Amino acid sequence: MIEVIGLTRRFGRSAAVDDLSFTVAPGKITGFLGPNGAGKTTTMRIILGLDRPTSGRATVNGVPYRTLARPLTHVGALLDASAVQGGRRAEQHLRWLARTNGIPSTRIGGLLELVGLGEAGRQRVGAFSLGMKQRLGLAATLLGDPEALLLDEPLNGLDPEGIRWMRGLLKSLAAEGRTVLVSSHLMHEMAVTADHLIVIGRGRLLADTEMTRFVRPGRSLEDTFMDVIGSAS
Ligand SMILES: Nc1ncnc2c1ncn2[C@@H]1O[C@H](COP(=O)(O)OP(=O)(O)OP(=O)(O)O)[C@@H](O)[C@H]1O
Repeated sequence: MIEVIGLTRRFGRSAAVDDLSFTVAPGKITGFLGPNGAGKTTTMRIILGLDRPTSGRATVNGVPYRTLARPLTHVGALLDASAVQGGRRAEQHLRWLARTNGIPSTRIGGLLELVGLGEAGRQRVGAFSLGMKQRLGLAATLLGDPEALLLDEPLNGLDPEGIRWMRGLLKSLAAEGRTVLVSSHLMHEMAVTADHLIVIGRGRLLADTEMTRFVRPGRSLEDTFMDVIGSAS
């Protein structure tokens, strides 16, 4: 379980995240929605101990991420799929990640197959398309067989087949009882993927609800999202 409690992150005089609280429950896909600059990435970075809050806190299974001894075995995170060393081969990248996190490398071949990169494992990551990097990033998140996944816009760069594949994979990971938090601007896709939604605007919580309760009768997720964002600004 991931908990964000009274989280605030200020940059100078403006608050990127403003007294935000929510819980991400296991066994379902939680969509993390908000317009550009709403504070989604900042929140995820703080959950992962990559940034410090001005006040408040975030915990994974009840403790701050920084205190986890082998974090990849608890949380798999994909924030920026392009942030990989282009000179490494895909397999080498995963091997290096496994070694530095005390994870056996036995899962690497299977994970490359799982994400559709079975044939590309020997290729250098620098030659990968964005969609291939997203697939590699997802393999990296699963290396430690974590209970929780945090994915920041993982659909960017994926083709229609890739988007459908990602949807199926996320659903099966949630069905295994994992906690899945995924941000995206693709409302049509979120409408058929997420079970629960956390919607933020200007760093503040606008909705924390089941998908079926959020979407207004006769309106699409996109329509409802625009209504909620519009009435908050
Ligand atoms: N290091 C930083 N220094 C100053 N301002 C920052 C920094 N990081 C983020 N911000 C600001 O915080 C706000 C929230 O940004 P954040 O990237 O968290 O939003 P987001 O919801 O992920 O947006 P997007 O959907 O565009 O990716 C923005 O106004 C952004 O400019």
